[in-house]
Amino acid sequence: MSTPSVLDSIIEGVKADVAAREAVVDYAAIKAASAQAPEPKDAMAALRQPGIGVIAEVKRASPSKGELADIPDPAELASAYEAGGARIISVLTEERRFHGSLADLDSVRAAVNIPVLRKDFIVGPYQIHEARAHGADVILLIVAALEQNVLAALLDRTESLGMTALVEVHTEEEANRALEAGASVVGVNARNLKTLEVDRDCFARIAPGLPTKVIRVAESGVRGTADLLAYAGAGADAVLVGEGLVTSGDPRAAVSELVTAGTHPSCPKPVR
Ligand SMILES: O=C(O)c1ccccc1NCC(=O)[C@H](O)[C@H](O)COP(=O)(O)O
Repeated sequence: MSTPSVLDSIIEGVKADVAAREAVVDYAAIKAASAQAPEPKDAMAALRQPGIGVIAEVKRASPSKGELADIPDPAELASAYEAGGARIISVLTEERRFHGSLADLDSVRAAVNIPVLRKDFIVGPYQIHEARAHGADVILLIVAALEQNVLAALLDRTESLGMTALVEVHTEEEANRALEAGASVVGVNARNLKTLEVDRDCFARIAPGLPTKVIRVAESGVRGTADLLAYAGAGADAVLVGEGLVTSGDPRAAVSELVTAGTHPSCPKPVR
């Protein structure tokens, strides 16, 4: 038997955690709670604004780096990101490997007025209703973690709740699957979730094959403006940044520097 990949072992833990939460709040109850949540914010509109958008991530730890930053108050961090000009706040809610939580999502939701992404390893509709019930406007769907029929069903469920799905890919084949499922926003993750290797050229290989109407997000590996500009040159509408911001020491200034570079007239623009 082959050794499970990092992604496989994360998913195994996530499934156990979802089952434990569902034993406390069942599917009917979480569905009812999601229907009571305030209307989702329009993430597509946020991503369509001119310039390269910054999706700023609340990321405490990661499988590749371990503990990244002490974040005593995720609301304060998210407010700093918003003040720096972030378009969307991403909140990692996976507990075992990223040390995130739904409590982090709640704090961030209460603190900012821009759309919030629940970044987790979604395996079923329960987590989508849970995300909505906790105020998320966007969720992540990872193609490598989902069978095609499940991916398509989860995308439909997300949109039926008025939310946006960021559909994450790492290969051309996964990009084709994302499009076949009907993705409007595709995130190309430079990080291979099975090996944890980061390959920033991945975006430039995949993005040109996406239809122009699809919003393209470059995920992972942005450590400064040079990386943002390289992704912009390859056609990114937005970049998703975690480690570079939480380890910066001044998250507001770090976001603002990226936003300034991404909205400067000299910054390459996506071809539409
Ligand atoms: O960050 C990891 O080590 C990781 C490992 C396995 C699955 C997912 C992982 N990260 C999630 C992300 O994709 C990133 O948090 C996100 O794209 C930001 O990346 P970075 O700016 O490089 O922190």
